[in-house]
Amino acid sequence: MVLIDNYGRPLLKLRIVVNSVCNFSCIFCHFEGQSRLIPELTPEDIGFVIDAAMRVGINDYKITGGEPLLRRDIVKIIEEIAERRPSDISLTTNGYMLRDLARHLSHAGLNRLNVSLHSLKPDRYKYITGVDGFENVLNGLMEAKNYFRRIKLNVVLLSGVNTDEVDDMIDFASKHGFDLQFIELMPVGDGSSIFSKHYYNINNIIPLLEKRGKFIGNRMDLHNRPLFSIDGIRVELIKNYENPLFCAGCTTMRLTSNGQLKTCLYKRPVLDLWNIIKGRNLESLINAFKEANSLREPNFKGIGSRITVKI
Ligand SMILES: Nc1nc2c(ncn2[C@@H]2O[C@H](COP(=O)(O)OP(=O)(O)OP(=O)(O)O)[C@@H](O)[C@H]2O)c(=O)[nH]1
Ligand SMILES: C[S@@+](CC[C@H](N)C(=O)[O-])C[C@H]1O[C@@H](n2cnc3c(N)ncnc32)[C@H](O)[C@@H]1O
Ligand code: SF4
Ligand code: SF4
Repeated sequence: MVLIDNYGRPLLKLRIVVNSVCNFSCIFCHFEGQSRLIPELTPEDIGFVIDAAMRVGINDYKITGGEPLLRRDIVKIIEEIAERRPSDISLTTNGYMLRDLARHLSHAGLNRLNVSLHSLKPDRYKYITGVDGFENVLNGLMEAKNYFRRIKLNVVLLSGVNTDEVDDMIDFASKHGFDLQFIELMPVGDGSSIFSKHYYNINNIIPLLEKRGKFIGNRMDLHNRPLFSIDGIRVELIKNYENPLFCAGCTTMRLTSNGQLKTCLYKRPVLDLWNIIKGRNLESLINAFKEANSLREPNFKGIGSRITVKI
């Protein structure tokens, strides 16, 4: 069983926001569109959510935050999800604490990692993240390579800050066998206040990507993201702003750290599941997923927004 929304989009994935705190203060942080300093579900609560989510066909789980590695029980959270044997469990991190945790995350059943690395220049890195942490993250990445076959680097491109590093980023990622994604700045959270100053249309880098490698198609399981093959790695474009094609391929929903379902990064939560989760009411939780799915709607709409996405 897979839930399909009113726009023909299947619900395949869940982004689980496990906390609302962070050790960084990136100039653009959208904090997954949730409030800060809110209560957190326990690992067992999250396991219970997976029981219901699996029953409605969600098989792919992304752990994010805040900074998920700040949770002392992050390994237990992964174990709880892995126990249910979904097809994929991944985690997105700023990488600062990765060196000590990589081995434990892998042993707990995490399949792959996305690590944010917005610049290869330590000074710029500090300007963007507010932390002098470049070397730490690099060490974390090198350690993680020993345990994860699939690591993807996240780079938010910011006009006037790091757009001249696209070539260097590809070289760095290729040298280490990391995949890479270039992300367009979103006007959400702190991203709104710097949007007019730092927004950069990510389509601008397509000629460079085509020159260095080749376009290999769109990612049908998520946002129709364009994919390029360059120097042995996969480079992905996250062109999220004012892009109806991106939203037409949206196959995901967010669970906030305090147990609310958000159907879209830009919208307020549609359902509060806290009591249902704490009461371990499986049927109600399954019904809540179905109801939330019926409320899903593309944020950026175009002529093709009601076309069924092929999976
Ligand atoms: N607008 C929008 N942005 C998203 C959505 N999902 C992820 N993103 C953004 O995409 C960027 C990369 O997110 P990640 O957490 O690394 O995960 P991902 O690339 O979506 O997922 P995988 O490819 O499965 O690893 C971040 O800037 C996210 O905010 C979405 O549904 N809508
Ligand atoms: C909110 S962070 C949470 C995980 C972790 N703290 C990290 O930074 O990787 C998830 C991803 O969203 C990206 N991100 C945050 N704010 C953004 C914005 N306004 N526009 C685009 N991407 C953003 C981050 O760079 C990161 O790759
Ligand atoms: S983007 Fe990630 S690392 Fe940066 S402030 Fe937000 S949650 Fe923290
Ligand atoms: S519908 Fe919302 S959550 Fe989905 S891709 Fe569009 S902006 Fe992102």
